[in-house]
Amino acid sequence: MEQEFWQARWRENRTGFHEAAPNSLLTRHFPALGLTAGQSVFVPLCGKALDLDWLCAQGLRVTGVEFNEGAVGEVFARQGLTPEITRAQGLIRYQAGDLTLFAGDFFAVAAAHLGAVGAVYDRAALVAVKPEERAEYAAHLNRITGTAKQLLIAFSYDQSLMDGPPFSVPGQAVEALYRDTHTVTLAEERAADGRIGKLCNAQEQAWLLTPLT
Ligand SMILES: C[S@@+](CC[C@H](N)C(=O)[O-])C[C@H]1O[C@@H](n2cnc3c(N)ncnc32)[C@H](O)[C@@H]1O
Repeated sequence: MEQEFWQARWRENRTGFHEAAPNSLLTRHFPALGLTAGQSVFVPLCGKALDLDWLCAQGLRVTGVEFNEGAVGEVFARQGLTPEITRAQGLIRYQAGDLTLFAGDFFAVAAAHLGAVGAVYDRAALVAVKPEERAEYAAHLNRITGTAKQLLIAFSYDQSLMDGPPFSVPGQAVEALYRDTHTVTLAEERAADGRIGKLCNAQEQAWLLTPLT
């Protein structure tokens, strides 16, 4: 999805994807990944999600990437942190304590930016990517995280009822993207709330992705 599309949404405050509390599928299913304090979680297309704060509160090292620099700054401000801001090969790196957020393009993130990644948390990231760019997204994510385990939260609905984003990413699509690298397990499925729930009767699904050995 083009950068200008997303920057316009942030400018115009059309950020209905932003939730007022950490996603309960995160708080229920992230523990199944078995990360311990001090390990690192990567959050692609992170927005200013309160999920970041919840992950920090688990004692994890949290790294994210987000196009919108204002959103990145807001996460540090609400945590009362003053970030060190540096340039990092096409990205702007905000860092304080165990929280590092890159302002810039996910596809510009390299493995060296992240270091060792214990797990990936994808909420409303894969579903934000145009369907024709999904395979590239998943391959890049695996490349830069060493094919880490993952909690993926996605929507599934009849795509003819609404234009994305968020796009519908049904189970077959999750399988097709990740079956060569991970075991894909549906942890929970529930009716989505908000506009997508009302308009399209969408389901919100939490997937656990375990790397194949
Ligand atoms: C649907 S929102 C989800 C945000 C967040 N994960 C959440 O749950 O609130 C998608 C976010 O990804 C960002 N984004 C889209 N494409 C991106 C890219 N290629 N690189 C970095 N950020 C991107 C957008 O600016 C937007 O904030």
